[in-house]
Amino acid sequence: MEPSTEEVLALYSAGIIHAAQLHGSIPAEQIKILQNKGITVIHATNNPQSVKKSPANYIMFDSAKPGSGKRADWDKISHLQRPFIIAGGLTANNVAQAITKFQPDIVDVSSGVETDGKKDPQKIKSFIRSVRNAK
Ligand SMILES: O=C(O)c1ccccc1NCC(=O)[C@H](O)[C@H](O)COP(=O)(O)O
Repeated sequence: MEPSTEEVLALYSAGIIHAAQLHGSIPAEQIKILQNKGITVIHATNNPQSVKKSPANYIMFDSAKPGSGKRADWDKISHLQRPFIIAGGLTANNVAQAITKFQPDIVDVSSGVETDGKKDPQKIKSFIRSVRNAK
């Protein structure tokens, strides 16, 4: 469940967060309210229109099922001239390809560095090695 704008603002006012990652169809007005208060907004989406038009500070292009290990549809978008995070089904085996294609500011991984549902130190090391070697 997405938190309300008020809940995000309350966490920010309490000094608990300085950025918020919001998923799905987020109205531009909601994003601007948060930004006007000083919050950095990451808009996670698989919608190419949102990727282009969202006023968020960062766009995170993710799969249709976030956190599922399913790869985002890389054919839906191309390299973007805006702060960009690529997510969705990344692993040590494909992250370099994603970096070459999108030149993202950030890569996001979850299940691709897990074994049996738990973070796997060896997979994390291997993922970081692939990121460092990517061009
Ligand atoms: O991070 C959240 O709060 C969140 C809320 C609702 C849906 C997904 C959420 N996060 C998912 C991620 O940010 C994952 O890291 C991303 O989808 C990549 O997952 P994976 O494909 O397993 O690498």
